[in-house]
Amino acid sequence: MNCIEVNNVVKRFGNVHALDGISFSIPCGAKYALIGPNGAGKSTTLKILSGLLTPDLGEVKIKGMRPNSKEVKKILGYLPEDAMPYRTLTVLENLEYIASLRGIPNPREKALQMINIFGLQEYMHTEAGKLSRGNLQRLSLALTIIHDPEIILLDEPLNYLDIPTQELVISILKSYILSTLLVSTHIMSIATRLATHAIIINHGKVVWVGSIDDLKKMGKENEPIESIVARIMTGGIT
Ligand SMILES: Nc1ncnc2c1ncn2[C@@H]1O[C@H](COP(=O)(O)OP(=O)(O)OP(=O)(O)O)[C@@H](O)[C@H]1O
Repeated sequence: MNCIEVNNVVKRFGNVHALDGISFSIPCGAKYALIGPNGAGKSTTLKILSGLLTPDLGEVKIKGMRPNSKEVKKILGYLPEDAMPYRTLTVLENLEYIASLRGIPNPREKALQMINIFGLQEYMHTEAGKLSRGNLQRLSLALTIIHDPEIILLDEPLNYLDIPTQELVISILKSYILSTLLVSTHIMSIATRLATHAIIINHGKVVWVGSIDDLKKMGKENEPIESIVARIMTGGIT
């Protein structure tokens, strides 16, 4: 069964064709990277999948349901590119508040658990608005997955994180074995660590879909994966 279905989606902003008839599907439990250069349409795709934007044309289904339905909101976790938790609430208050809204049985306990997992103990009583960009990203990630979502959509999740924190976040995300993951990035090492499959988009269109192993096989001898992807994006491989 596919947990994510995108069929011929078009999204325009004025004269800009952000998405120009994009289609792909992701089986439940699969881990996919959404790869593309700046302005390719990655964030727009994730916003549509999370129900934040509606397509001008085409159809999007999450487990067969509309993205902005109540049922989908319960099972979906979405990290926007520049996520902003409640600035005047502390780290603990943000997590506890979202845990309560999500109907998690013991919100304080869950909030403390997420603080431990993401190494935020030192900042638990700091207001979100006063956190460094990296710690804000840790909090945003914790808020995204606090309800153990079945479908996880992440827009550039490792932005702003130092190397040890990137490793921590990768290991946390890898523990969500059963969840369906779609992670947008233009950094191939992140894609290869978090995903088994890639959807490459450019100018709002899918230009390649397949397994990352197959992507690597398309390279010439010792060719870095970045170079293979660059050739696909510029039309050198189809
Ligand atoms: N709210 C908006 N108003 C106008 N144009 C927009 C808006 N959002 C996105 N766009 C345009 O749509 C296109 C796709 O943008 P999008 O943010 O989806 O790309 P992206 O692949 O996520 O890029 P990046 O890697 O730079 O974050 C771009 O040309 C962008 O300028």
